[in-house]
Amino acid sequence: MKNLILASTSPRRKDLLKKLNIPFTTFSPNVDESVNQKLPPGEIVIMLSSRKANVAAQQFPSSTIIAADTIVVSNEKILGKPKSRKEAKDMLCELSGKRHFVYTGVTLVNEQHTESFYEKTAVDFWPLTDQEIEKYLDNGEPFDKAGAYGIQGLGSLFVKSIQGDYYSVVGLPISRLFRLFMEKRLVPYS
Ligand SMILES: Cc1cn([C@H]2C[C@H](O)[C@@H](COP(=O)(O)OP(=O)(O)OP(=O)(O)O)O2)c(=O)[nH]c1=O
Repeated sequence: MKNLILASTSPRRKDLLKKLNIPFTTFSPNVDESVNQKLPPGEIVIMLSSRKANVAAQQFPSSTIIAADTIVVSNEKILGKPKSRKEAKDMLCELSGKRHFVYTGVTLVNEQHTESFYEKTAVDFWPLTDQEIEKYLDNGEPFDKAGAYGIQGLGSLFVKSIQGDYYSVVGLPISRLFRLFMEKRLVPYS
């Protein structure tokens, strides 16, 4: 297997990729994440994960690169990472008491392959009180996460149910990625 690089600054993605038990290094992809918000969400996350992967591939052409992107979609509104406390509060109010969808796109690039896929997970939130939201904002957890919550952290207390891949919500659909690695014979399990 070629040298594997995770093109991501996300500590969660790093922890999840460790589950594959393959050595890898990380690279911080500096990409413009602006995108036409009218595109279907699956296309958006594939486009953004491809941008991240391609930046890394230009720098490390003989490596295998993995990159991902996660967005939250509620009532057709796309929620990325909040830029302020107000934006985070607006996002949590939007998600309160409703179902939303988390999309994570993944791109794998090396000299032989360019492969992308996305996972869509439905998440139902309990109705949230203003006090709960303010306390959560004080904790600081929302600010580096799409939709202003972390299902793996205190945000778990807001989640009534989920349908789909939990790890995709955290930022990397690891079982589907593992299957792609096997299909492309990038891991020695196949
Ligand atoms: C909904 C949700 C998102 N997230 C995270 C996953 C992603 O890291 C982040 C969405 O932002 P992304 O732009 O997908 O990723 P990132 O900026 O953290 O990292 P990089 O682009 O360098 O790979 O939100 C959680 O950790 N838990 C959650 O429950």
